[in-house]
Amino acid sequence: MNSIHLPMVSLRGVGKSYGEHRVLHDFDLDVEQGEVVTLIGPSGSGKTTALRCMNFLEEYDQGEIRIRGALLGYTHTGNGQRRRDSDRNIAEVRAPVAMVFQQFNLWPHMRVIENVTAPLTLVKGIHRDAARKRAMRALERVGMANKADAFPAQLSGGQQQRVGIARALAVEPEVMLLDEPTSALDPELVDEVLEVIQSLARDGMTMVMVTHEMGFAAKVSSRVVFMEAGRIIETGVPSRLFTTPATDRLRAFLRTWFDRSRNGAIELPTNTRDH
Ligand SMILES: Nc1ncnc2c1ncn2[C@@H]1O[C@H](COP(=O)(O)OP(=O)(O)OP(=O)(O)O)[C@@H](O)[C@H]1O
Repeated sequence: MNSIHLPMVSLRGVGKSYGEHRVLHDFDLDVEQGEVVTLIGPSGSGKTTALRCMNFLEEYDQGEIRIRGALLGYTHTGNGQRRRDSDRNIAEVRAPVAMVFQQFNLWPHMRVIENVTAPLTLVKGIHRDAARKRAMRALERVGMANKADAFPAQLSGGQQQRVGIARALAVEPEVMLLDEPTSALDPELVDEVLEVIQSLARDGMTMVMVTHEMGFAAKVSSRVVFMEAGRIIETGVPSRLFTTPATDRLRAFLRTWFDRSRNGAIELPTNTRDH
């Protein structure tokens, strides 16, 4: 039996401008089920914008983004025209997508368990008891079940981000978008969050992540996308991309990163060395 192959997330010719300033040009990317794709590149190169377009937190103005084949954000109306979808249609198309934010975005007046339950009851319309069970499972997954009754201010930044990840996991997404999930953390709190993300990757969670942690990108990614000035310059498996960059621009970017990084060793995962 033939089945049509649909990538989890697919971007074709995606462009995005803020006024006169074009920040994404002709962006093409397919993310397959179980892949971890990381976006790297200099500050301002459009990584976060590309990620936010993938769940329509930012409206793209050119090209197409599809989630499991469904066009995100727009409906074609013929003659090459399209109109913005209703919020309800947009929510439906992006239902398989969950996002983890740099600044955690937890509600300070709610306990941890309520922070994780609220999107399920309020957005997904799941009954409170079922939502709490799912929320507890997600908190267990990130090792935070014992803090379910704490308030965010009682937690370290690393713990708050693990709750942020649990909140995304609780909606049982098919793909997670992570926007610099460790860059708001003190250095000693980074590893606990990276370990959670790595264990999700091992379990086959599909992820697209913006990160400045090159060592981590090398360790966890199936594919790395190097961006500059809103364009994809180079894409590849980490073992190739980090060791033999094909472009001068990536070489220069990595050299700068090595120079700045105090412990700049990139440890390559053994399972991608042969690619
Ligand atoms: N809401 C906005 N309004 C206007 N310009 C914006 C907005 N958001 C981002 N930009 C601009 O778009 C460009 C890309 O920004 P973006 O945050 O996507 O880059 P980035 O690669 O994620 O950067 P960083 O690594 O510093 O987070 C930048 O020039 C930025 O100033």
